[in-house]
Amino acid sequence: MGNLPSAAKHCLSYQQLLREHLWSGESVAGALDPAQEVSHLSGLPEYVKIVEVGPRDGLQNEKVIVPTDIKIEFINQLSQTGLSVIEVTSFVSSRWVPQMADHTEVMRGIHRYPGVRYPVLIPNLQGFHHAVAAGATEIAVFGAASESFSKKNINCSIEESMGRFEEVISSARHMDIPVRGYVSCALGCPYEGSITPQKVAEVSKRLYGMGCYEISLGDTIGVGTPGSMKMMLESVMKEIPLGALAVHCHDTYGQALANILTALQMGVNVVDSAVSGLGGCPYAEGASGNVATEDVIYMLNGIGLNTGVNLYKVMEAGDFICKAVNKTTNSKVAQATFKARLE
Ligand SMILES: CC(C)(COP(=O)([O-])OP(=O)([O-])OC[C@H]1O[C@@H](n2cnc3c(N)ncnc32)[C@H](O)[C@@H]1OP(=O)([O-])[O-])[C@@H](O)C(=O)NCCC(=O)NCCSC(=O)C[C@@](C)(O)CC(=O)[O-]
Repeated sequence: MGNLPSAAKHCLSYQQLLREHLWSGESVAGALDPAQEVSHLSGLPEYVKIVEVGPRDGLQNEKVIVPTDIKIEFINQLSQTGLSVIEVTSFVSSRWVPQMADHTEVMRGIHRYPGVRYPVLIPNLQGFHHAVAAGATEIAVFGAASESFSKKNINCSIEESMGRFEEVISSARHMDIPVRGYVSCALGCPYEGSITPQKVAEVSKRLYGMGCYEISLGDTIGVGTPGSMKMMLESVMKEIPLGALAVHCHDTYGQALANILTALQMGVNVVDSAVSGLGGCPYAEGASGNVATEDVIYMLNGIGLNTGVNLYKVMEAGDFICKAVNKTTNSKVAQATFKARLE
């Protein structure tokens, strides 16, 4: 924002003032009545790393194939927002996920900005070799805490998947390629229902033990609540250092921001999100989009947490991709802002 006509600025309401600060990505602490400051929110980290998964998780479920040059432009725009990690594509079978078939072209086509990392999703050694050939310098393997989901998503049992990941991680280690690990169905499975926190902890521990530097806990179908998030994290935190955990929330039941806030209050400081709330896993029926990056940033700015990401620029990238795929944004912040602009 920051471009209101100066004549209007003198009569900015408190809400408007707040909005201006929130937009620019600055903490509002200085602008708030001290009584309303957020020091009562305990346990919050000082900095939150956002892992933008829009180009991969956000687009993988789109039925109409998005042209490669649009994906590249989208990633290039995101690279200029202050985001430090952008998951760009996946080296999976194009029979399974046709939208990601142009992974090599996307990897080769993007401009790599200094200070931004560009990980890609890898299911097996074949995907790893293709990714490295395409220039990937960071990868993520993706497992699940549910047997049925593992079967549906990557066509193997959890045990078999661990064998594949071990091969991938060991090859990556020899090439100094950092590996992130996903654990899907951390708060529920589309096929099995509840998943025990112990199972999530067990799978997470194995991936961490193999050498994943970070474990992203996925609420794949967005059924979690702050209660189940807390229980699951308590269990995982017994096995893995807090600094190596991330949360990956889908917003099917409208709980994503509350779940993220719960995780932050427990000390987690890495949050996955997708611009415009795009996305969902093609093998998780009923799953809706990821939590919107815009909404996460707005909330974090509002509680004075630094992300280094410019909300305005993220919204522009969101607007770009929504127009390109002919979708309305799922971000409440973007919806409210665009509505306000039209009024
Ligand atoms: C894992 C496979 C490949 C197994 O699929 P498969 O059919 O069991 O594979 P296979 O080893 O039997 O090989 C069959 C064919 O696939 C080929 N193949 C084998 N591997 C590859 C590869 N890497 N890239 C390209 N091709 C590959 C292989 O070469 C062969 O080709 P053919 O000889 O028949 O022509 C398949 O199940 C797959 O690609 N699954 C990916 C599903 C997916 O991408 N899901 C979405 C991502 S997960 C997610 O969104 C959740 C997350 C991460 O966001 C977190 C959360 O929200 O919870």
